[in-house]
Amino acid sequence: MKNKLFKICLVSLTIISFILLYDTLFRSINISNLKIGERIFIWLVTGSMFFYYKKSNGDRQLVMASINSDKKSDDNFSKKNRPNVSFKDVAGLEEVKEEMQEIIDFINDSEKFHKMGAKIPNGILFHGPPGTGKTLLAKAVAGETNSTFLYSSGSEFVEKYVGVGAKRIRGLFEKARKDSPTIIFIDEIDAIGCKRNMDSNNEKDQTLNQLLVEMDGFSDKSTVIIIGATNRLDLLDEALLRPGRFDRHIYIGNPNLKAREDIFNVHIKNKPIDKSVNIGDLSRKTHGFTGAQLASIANEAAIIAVRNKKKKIDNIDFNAAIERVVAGLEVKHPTVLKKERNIVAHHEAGHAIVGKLLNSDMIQKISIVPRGEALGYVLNFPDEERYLLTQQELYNKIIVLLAGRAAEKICFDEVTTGAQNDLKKATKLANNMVCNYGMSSLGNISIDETHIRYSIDTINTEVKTIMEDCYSKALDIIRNNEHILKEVANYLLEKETMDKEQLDILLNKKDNLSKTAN
Ligand SMILES: Nc1ncnc2c1ncn2[C@@H]1O[C@H](COP(=O)(O)OP(=O)(O)OP(=O)(O)O)[C@@H](O)[C@H]1O
Ligand SMILES: [Zn+2]
Repeated sequence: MKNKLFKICLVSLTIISFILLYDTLFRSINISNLKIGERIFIWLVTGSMFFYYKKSNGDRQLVMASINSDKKSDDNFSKKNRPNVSFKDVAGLEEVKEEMQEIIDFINDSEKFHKMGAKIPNGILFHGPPGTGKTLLAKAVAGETNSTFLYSSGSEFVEKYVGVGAKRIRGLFEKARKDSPTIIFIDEIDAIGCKRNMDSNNEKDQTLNQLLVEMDGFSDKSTVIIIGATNRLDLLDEALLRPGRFDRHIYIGNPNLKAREDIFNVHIKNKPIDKSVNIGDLSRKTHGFTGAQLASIANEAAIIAVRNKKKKIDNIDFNAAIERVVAGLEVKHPTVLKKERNIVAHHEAGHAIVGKLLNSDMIQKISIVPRGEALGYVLNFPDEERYLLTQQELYNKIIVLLAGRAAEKICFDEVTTGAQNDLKKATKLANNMVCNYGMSSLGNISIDETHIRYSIDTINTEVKTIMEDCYSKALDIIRNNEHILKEVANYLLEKETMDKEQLDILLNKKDNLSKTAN
């Protein structure tokens, strides 16, 4: 708007100047009796305005050119982006929102802080697992302060040719200063901010250096706040974390029970929900889920309800949505061989029986309907919100994970590739027990790659001992409960799925689950 008014004034003054010039030179029109001094004044004003216009326009084009020449469609850079997201769209994360309130106060009333000589942090680093709302929160800070939001990802600055990444960083900050107040959000900042090499000439180092230069050059005149996000804080260069740069680190983790309930409530706000839906129940079932997964469940449930021609989203739709998000899409018309189906049924029954016996997690459903890459799965969740796990509970988790393979071995005297994912998870747990939790014969010690205390062979031997111990426990339990395992497997072969209640009925009826767990 301001720009338009400036242009109208400039055009009008230019026309007047030309008429006055013509009048002065030829004295033919005589439209005004302005003195020569007044005429010169008008020409000077017009000239300066014209010069100013050209310069600012040139600068803008330069910024645009520097961005566009990199052949990227940087929409985020080129248009004013003021998100209409606010803190009420971000559920949970109360402490983080409180902390960010200070930044919001500063942007909204920076004068107050300047008067006190206070300098607000320029750089804030969000770290934590993906999908936990880091981008959403940064957007909400921009929304709450009516600031421009410039989104970019660290990988956009990683280029082959020296200087290109640095040029892009320059362009980004120029744009941010011009449209201030601005929140710059750089996702995956580790792509440019990881520790530098000794050889400081490569492209990545130049990009990081440019980022540091820009952050050091923040002035009080323009309000530019940069929020970086990473899930590998340990990879970042020390220089980036120094005071005055990214000196505030905020961990954003998976939501707890209350936060999951709040996130569900945010995402069902505009959806017709049937009264059979119990959000508290859904939140309990979704322990360990990220905000992004919960948002996806709410959306999937709505899609499933539409497909089933329902007027409201009910509990069945939500349960189907959870299954879809956890296990992937149901494979239509699967072509699983009869023999394979038989193995899968015994494998899943193995997980379920051992899980039930060790009271590992609450078993919600067992299925041999292929979904995603899995030929079968056991849907389970912890019966209470847990933050600490004992050594025995970790052992039990590994035993349950290995129970699928143990069932195959006992029932068919053969093992299959179906345990690939179980083995991966179990090995990771065992490795954590040895290296991070001090739960092996190596004692109370934390082992990381940078402080080599033990050879890789020593660590592997410890991991292998845990895995072998757990596998032999799983074999014992399965052997002692083979009859009941077969009943569960047969039920699955006939009906494809078995839910919690059916499993309980079967086990109670028989009441013959052998407690040979320990
Ligand atoms: N706390 C939350 N409240 C409401 N919605 C959330 C929350 N956390 C995540 N979501 C939902 O998940 C989506 C994805 O979250 P977002 O992109 O902010 O995660 P992220 O931590 O930036 O992930 P990544 O590291 O993968 O970029 C959001 O758009 C939102 O719909
Ligand atoms: Zn398995």
